[in-house]
Amino acid sequence: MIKFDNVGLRYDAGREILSDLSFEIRKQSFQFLTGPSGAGKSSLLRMLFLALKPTRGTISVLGRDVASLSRRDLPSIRRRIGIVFQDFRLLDHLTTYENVALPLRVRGRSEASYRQDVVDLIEWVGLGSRMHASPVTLSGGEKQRAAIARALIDQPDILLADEPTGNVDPPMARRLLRLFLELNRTGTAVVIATHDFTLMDQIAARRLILNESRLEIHD
Ligand SMILES: Nc1ncnc2c1ncn2[C@@H]1O[C@H](COP(=O)(O)OP(=O)(O)OP(=O)(O)O)[C@@H](O)[C@H]1O
Repeated sequence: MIKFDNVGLRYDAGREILSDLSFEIRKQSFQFLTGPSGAGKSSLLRMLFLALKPTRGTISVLGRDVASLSRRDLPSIRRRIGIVFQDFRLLDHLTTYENVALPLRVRGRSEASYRQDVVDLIEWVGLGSRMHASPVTLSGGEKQRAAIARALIDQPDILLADEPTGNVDPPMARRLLRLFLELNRTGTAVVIATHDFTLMDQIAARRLILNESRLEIHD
């Protein structure tokens, strides 16, 4: 679904922080992306989300070389990719419901066409009682789940999550992992960037390990 061939990345005139990355995120696959702090996990996620271009090599998404895409092509491809940022990026002046519905509203869908889907998804992530709360009143784990619901509302083919358990306690981290696994069972490819070995050790999943600018893959 997303394929990297000999991808390298440097910021400005600095050294190459990622070198010779060749791998594929396959349809319906589940993987962790890990490595020490500063190894380039967030940068790699940004390239997967088409928010950052590689300085060399090729990235293709759904069979199309990203370098050949025009700015007009980007929104329709990005819509197939859900992302949960490390700092959530919820809008504080909107409620949980409005935050989750936002990607659909921005697309011009009428509220009547999506209201029930938004309510169902918020209930699925366990936030039914916080539906009309402002994000400022949510706990870290609740914000995390609201951000996950927003990433999922447009039914992406792939979900990217940056440190999704960074702000929650171990029981909530296990709950979130179950949520990602269930999502994966329903057909979404999942990439979770994490330092959290306790989390990774809970399941036998593929690991993409970044270290000193290189990628090692443990299938
Ligand atoms: N916009 C930027 N401009 C210049 N350098 C950057 C930029 N973003 C990241 N870097 C550098 O690239 C390297 C990789 O950063 P990145 O945030 O991708 O790593 P990470 O593995 O996600 O780290 P962490 O686990 O601490 O979040 C670091 O050395 C960082 O300082």
